[in-house]
Amino acid sequence: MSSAQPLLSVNAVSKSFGGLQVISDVSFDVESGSRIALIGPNGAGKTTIFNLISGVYTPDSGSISFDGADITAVPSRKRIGLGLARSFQNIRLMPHLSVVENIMLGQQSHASGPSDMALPLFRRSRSRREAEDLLASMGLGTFPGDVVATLPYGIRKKIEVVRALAAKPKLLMLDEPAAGLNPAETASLRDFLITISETGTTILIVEHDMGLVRSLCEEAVVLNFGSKIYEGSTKYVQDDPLVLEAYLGSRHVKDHVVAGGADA
Ligand SMILES: Nc1ncnc2c1ncn2[C@@H]1O[C@H](COP(=O)(O)OP(=O)(O)OP(=O)(O)O)[C@@H](O)[C@H]1O
Repeated sequence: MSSAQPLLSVNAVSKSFGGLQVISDVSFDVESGSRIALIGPNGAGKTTIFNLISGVYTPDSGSISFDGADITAVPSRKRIGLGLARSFQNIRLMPHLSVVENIMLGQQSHASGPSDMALPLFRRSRSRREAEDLLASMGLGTFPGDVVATLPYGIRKKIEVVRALAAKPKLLMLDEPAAGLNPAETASLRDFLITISETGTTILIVEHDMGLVRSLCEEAVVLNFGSKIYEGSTKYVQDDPLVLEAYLGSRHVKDHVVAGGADA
């Protein structure tokens, strides 16, 4: 990939379900090394865009390029191998497994085929070591043996992010990672994500907490009713008339956009 090329390009993508147009002609780029927020009122189409980028859905029209290649027709599983990882809106860790075992599952999602999945013993111990090293490097080294279900929610959210990182992604997509966190946990998650970004991982985040969005991301793309209504600095997003209008009537205008949200 040439350095001038964005890491991810969403090009004039549209998607409808049962005749209902959910995404209309949306385009945006994500530059390598950046931290970009995808925001908008409830039902604006943010998760659908994530599903299109990660390959859960195929666009009706338009295309998606990643790392210099057109991935529009690439199956979801292969996109992980190309360097595109995602964590979900609701935690999908295996609660009965240990932290390190959950991270090892993230490593396996990066595996290229069946022979990688059936790990022989020596590879399993190497995977375990790598998972423990990754946890330690992210400041979670004291938790590897703990069963996930016993850990505080804020820690589990970080483990969910680390599990996505185990696939060694170029682009990390996070869907509402701060949902359910208190302000202190949100601030800690933000610092955690900045550390990850500083190691070179590009971050695309769907998030309602504007305090977190402003303090984490330089730029935002705003959707409303499936169309892009703003693309630019997070500094000015709350002053944009179209953005204000989009949030009008939603509780988020009061809680987050106009009031500016609780700064994390
Ligand atoms: N598989 C589907 N079938 C039918 N409609 C869908 C499907 N997926 C999403 N939609 C509709 O598309 C619209 C956008 O949904 P989406 O979940 O992408 O919004 P969102 O911006 O992520 O919302 P939220 O902030 O509430 O998570 C909604 O009206 C939703 O009902």
